[in-house]
Amino acid sequence: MRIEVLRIGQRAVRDDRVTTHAALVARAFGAERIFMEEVNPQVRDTLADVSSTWGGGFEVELIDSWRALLRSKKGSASIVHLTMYGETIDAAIGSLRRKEKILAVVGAGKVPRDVYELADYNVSIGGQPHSEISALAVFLDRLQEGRQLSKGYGDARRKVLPMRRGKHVLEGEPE
Ligand SMILES: C[S@@+](CC[C@H](N)C(=O)[O-])C[C@H]1O[C@@H](n2cnc3c(N)ncnc32)[C@H](O)[C@@H]1O
Repeated sequence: MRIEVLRIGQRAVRDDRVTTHAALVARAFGAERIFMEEVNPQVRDTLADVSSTWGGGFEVELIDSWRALLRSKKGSASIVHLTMYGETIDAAIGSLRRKEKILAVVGAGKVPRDVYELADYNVSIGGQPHSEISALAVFLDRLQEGRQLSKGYGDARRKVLPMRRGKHVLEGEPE
């Protein structure tokens, strides 16, 4: 399955940290790309640094129009808009796991009405308001049933050796 993420909007108060974390979650939870508009280009540099150290080819793509992106993806990927108003994750996840391509859409704040129409699925992660970071993490985890957590990257320069206490990081050249 190939997964991409679209984050719509950016709050008036600069929320570079939240934006960076949405991108980090997308990367760490198995997406190959995140599309965003109007964000500080430094977010892209941060993610490039993370990928250069920890591996993988994750991309941050800055776009001019999320509507144009959604229209271009319509039909080639299943567009899954995460919203507290949608059908439950439990109802939707069975059919979503059978898809080849998923575009997960999250908002930074209130999302325009037409996103609900352009989406193939509007899916809730519970009926309470929380955040795009948590919604994305839970959705990607449910979608892949946790498999993304054991994914490794052959080009990583640094790897964590899991242990009950302490920290062990393997440093070296990519394999
Ligand atoms: C700060 S919330 C915005 C909440 C706002 N009340 C709204 O109109 O959607 C930012 C994003 O988090 C995601 N989100 C928040 N709670 C969610 C939930 N219970 N289920 C799915 N996604 C959620 C949605 O993608 C939302 O656009």
